[in-house]
This record gives sequence, C-alpha cells and structure tokens, in this order.
Amino acid sequence: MGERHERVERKKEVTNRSTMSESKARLAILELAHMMGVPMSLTAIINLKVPDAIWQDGSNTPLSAAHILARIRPHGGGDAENLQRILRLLASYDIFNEHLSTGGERRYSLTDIGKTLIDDDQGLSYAYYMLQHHQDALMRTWPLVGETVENPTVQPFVKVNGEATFEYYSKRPDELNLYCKSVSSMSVPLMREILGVYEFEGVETLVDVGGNSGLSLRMIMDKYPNVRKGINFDFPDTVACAPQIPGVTHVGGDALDYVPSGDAIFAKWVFVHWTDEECKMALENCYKALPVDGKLIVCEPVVPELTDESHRTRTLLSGDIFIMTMYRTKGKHRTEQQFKQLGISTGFTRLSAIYVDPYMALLEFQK
Ligand SMILES: C[S@@+](CC[C@H](N)C(=O)[O-])C[C@H]1O[C@@H](n2cnc3c(N)ncnc32)[C@H](O)[C@@H]1O
Repeated sequence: MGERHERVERKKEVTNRSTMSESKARLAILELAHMMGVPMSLTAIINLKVPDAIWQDGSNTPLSAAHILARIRPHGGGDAENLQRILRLLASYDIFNEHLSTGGERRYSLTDIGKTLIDDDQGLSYAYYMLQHHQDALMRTWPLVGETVENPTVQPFVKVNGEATFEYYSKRPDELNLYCKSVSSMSVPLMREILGVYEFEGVETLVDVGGNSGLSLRMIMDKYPNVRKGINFDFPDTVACAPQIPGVTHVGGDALDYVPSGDAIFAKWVFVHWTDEECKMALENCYKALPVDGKLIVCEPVVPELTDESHRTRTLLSGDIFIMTMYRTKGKHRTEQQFKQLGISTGFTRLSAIYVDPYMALLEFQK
C-alpha cells in the first residue's frame, strides 16, 4: 500500500514538473512572439526624446509619464497612459527604473542601460545605433531572413531596396550621417578599452582599414604621439564627409582592391561585411602593405565556439543575423579559430587574441 502510494506521488510530481516546464515553455514562446514590441518601443521613446527629458543635465529624477509628456510636449497633447505602458515594458528590460509610490503612481528614471541613450560630450550615444538599426530600409528587409537559406546569392537588402547597403547610404547623406554617428557611438567606448590594454609603441605610420570618420585613428594618435602619420582608408563617399584630423590623411578606396602601406595596419569591425573569399583578399592586401614583421591588428566581434544562452552569445549571434540580412548573406561574425585559419591561409604566421570587451576582440596577426 505504502509502495503504491509512493509510486502515485512520484508520478504526480513528474506530471507537475512537466506541466510547469510546458507552461514555462509556452511563456517563453509568447515572449519571443511579442519581442518586436521591445525594439520598436525603444525606438519610439528615442524619437520622442524621453531619455533626454528624464536626464535633463544629469538630474535623472524619477518622473511620471504625465510629467515626461509635459516635458516632451510643452504645448500639450499626447497620451500619458500609452507612454506609461511603453515605459513599463522597457522597465522590465532594465532600460528604466520604475519607482512605485504607495499611492500607485509610477515614476521612471534611467538605468545604466538607459543612460547609454544619452549623448556624451561629443554628441554620441547608443541612441543612434538603435535608430540606425531600425530605419525603414532595414525594417523592410527583415522579413527576408528566410531567403538567405532559400537562395544565399540573393542579398535581401538589395532585393528590397534595389541596391547594396553601402551604396544606399552613399546616395543619402542623412542615412550616411546616421550610419557614421551610430558607428562612432559604438566605437569610442570600445577604443578607450582597447587603448587601456593594447600599445601602439614603435609605429610611425598606421593605416586604419574601414576607418570611417577617422575617429579611431584620432584616439590612437592622441595617446601615442609616436604614430605621426595616420591613413584613414575607407570608401570614397565615406572619407569625403570625414572631418579633418591633424596628422591623418583620408584615402578613398576599396580594401578588396588594395590597402595603403604602413608600419602597422588596424582594421576594426570591417571583416564582418565580407565573405571568406573577400576576407582572404583583404588579408592578402594587408599582408602586401606591411613590412617584414609588420602587424595587422584586427578588432571584430568574435563568436564563441560553444552556443549558450548568455547575453554575450545572444548579442553576437543576433548581430550575425543582422549582418547576414542587411549586408551580405555570407558576411559573418566569426570564431577565433576561423580568423586564425583565414590569417594562416594568407601568409600570417601567428594570431593572438585579446578579449578587450564582451562584444569585440582584438586579433593581432603577425606577418
Ligand atoms: C562598421 S563600420 C566600422 C568603422 C570603424 N572601423 C569603426 O570601428 O568605428 C565599417 C566600415 O568599413 C567600411 N568598409 C566596408 N567595406 C569596405 C571596403 N571594401 N573597403 C574599404 N572600407 C570598407 C565602411 O564604409 C565602414 O566605414
């Protein structure tokens, strides 16, 4: 009798456990099905200038939705209840802190994540990265992710917008400007991390391949006066709107055709756009442009070998899908091992990796 009772209890426990895990699974699928509401709400609050309204010169005082609305719509109008619904969702993703008073009033301040949306003293923030990633041309392209499987020779962005991404930006100064601001906003904090761990001693001429506005070179040259000559190498349309920087020459060209010579070459966040074959072409061009014993310092998103559920892995893998859909179906985020193989196949003798940041690693290729 006792044994039978135990068996029944055990069976009940197992049934309960599986019921629990099924309901959790259903909840997880619902969260994913509703996921689009998160970036769209975030984009909306950036366009509405909600983070700036709360921040107001660093006060970050918790405000109600009605109070925020009064700041962003000083002449009246708008719906505070709907704004609060958006703020509640984003508080659940740790963009805002929610302060709930005993009277039931909800007030919001920015968390550390929310603060990344506030412009710094150079007018840069991750708000531009969010806006750039959710422009109409990109949003129109997202439904074509599956086509990269059906036919990888068709580039979804080209199919939807009629031209490749960089060509598209180059013809639209506003979009190109947003792109450059988004890239710089992401790069400045990362460059600070790189300069904390990597030394550019002994280099006089440094080439930055895909250097965009030349901002990385400026930061390197500020810290290392031995780098007397910087060559910022990027597409002609991009360097055409790059600012003048003392000691930096902007050179327009395509790294798949050639790379200007220097004592060392820096290339940050540019290999992602290329297929493996194109990476080899660029690496060969870098190899040719370097002296004996020269170094190529690559900084790229590096995906881990093992897939897990961590924030880092998810961010890197979702970034990979972004590249696949928006740039090239065979452009990609690579593993350290894949970079090593590419380097060795093009003549480099050694690769050492420094994980400067959870998103990007520094890969030093030795000629
Ligand atoms: C994601 S951005 C990175 C910019 C900069 N290196 C940074 O980290 O801030 C990629 C840059 O690579 C440039 N780029 C892409 N393909 C290129 C090519 N084939 N030749 C030269 N530049 C290229 C783009 O124009 C863009 O400025």
